[in-house]
Amino acid sequence: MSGTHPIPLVIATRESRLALWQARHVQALLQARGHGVQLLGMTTRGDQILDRSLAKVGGKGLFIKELEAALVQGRAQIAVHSLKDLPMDLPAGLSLACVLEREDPRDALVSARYAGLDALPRGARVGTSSLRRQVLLQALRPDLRIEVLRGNLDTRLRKLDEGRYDAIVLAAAGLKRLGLEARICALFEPAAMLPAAGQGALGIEVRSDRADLIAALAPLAHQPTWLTVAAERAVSRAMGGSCSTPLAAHGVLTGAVLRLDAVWGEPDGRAPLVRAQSSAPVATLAQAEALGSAVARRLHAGGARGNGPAPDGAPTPCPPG
Ligand SMILES: NCc1[nH]cc(CCC(=O)O)c1CC(=O)O
Repeated sequence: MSGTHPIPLVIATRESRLALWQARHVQALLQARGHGVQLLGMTTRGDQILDRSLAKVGGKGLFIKELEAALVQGRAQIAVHSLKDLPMDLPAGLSLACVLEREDPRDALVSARYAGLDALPRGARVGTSSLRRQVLLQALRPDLRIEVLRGNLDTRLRKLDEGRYDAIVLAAAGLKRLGLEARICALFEPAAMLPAAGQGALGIEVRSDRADLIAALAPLAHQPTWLTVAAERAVSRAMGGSCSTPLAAHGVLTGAVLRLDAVWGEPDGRAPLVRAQSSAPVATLAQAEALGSAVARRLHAGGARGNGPAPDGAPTPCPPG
């Protein structure tokens, strides 16, 4: 096949509104470059498990295994992921081809009645299932009652609207992508609530043997985002990051210098939070990952007891939005 020939592509995607938005976003970027792109909608095991704690169900990549099988079998060539939900290590034969420009990485407070965290009355019920958000909220406002909130973005908003919570916390990125920005009452600055590694960034997964495809995707990459999230993900990897460990990692690239912050907490939220920070000039993914490892070492030195990388490199998957 000639090098100028456009590559016909299929994107495997989950069928939540956010997953479809993300797949269509990549579809449009590729179509603008002359590629024919179709979507293949799929239901994953994770989508079917709505009643049990995901940490208990466990299993590697509950929300992405079916998508990855479609890549391996050649039924699709591309899978688009929120990097926050993508395990640190991909299965053999699959690669992260590129990382797209980051949307707002901050967390957002959504409420029908209260303008922000400070406006919440004592003992207010706040919905989130993220252990990171739970321990960071509790550190800011020990009086709040944190309650479980699961489901995709629309489900979570519906549960708020039904009056089950005084407020809920969601990623600003998902709300903005779905045109729901007007529902944001307040944004948490990273200094107050440090975002999860990769929050707000999308990654494209492909088969490692498709060098032609990886070359075709290269123009979609946003290098500053890629360097930043590589450092954040290196912290998660070193701490054995999973949904059962409260961990935040957030980088800010200013010029060539990446400042990386991380927070680690005990799962039960009782011990004080451990914070670590470091900055370095970063020009390559290897340098970004080295900064991430250095910050993880500082977390350990500060008393964090990470598990280290899981033996099979498979952290418990976080429920995607
Ligand atoms: N774990 C859920 C999840 N995974 C990705 C997003 C959307 C934001 C993003 O792409 O980082 C969300 C929703 C949320 O956390 O509120």
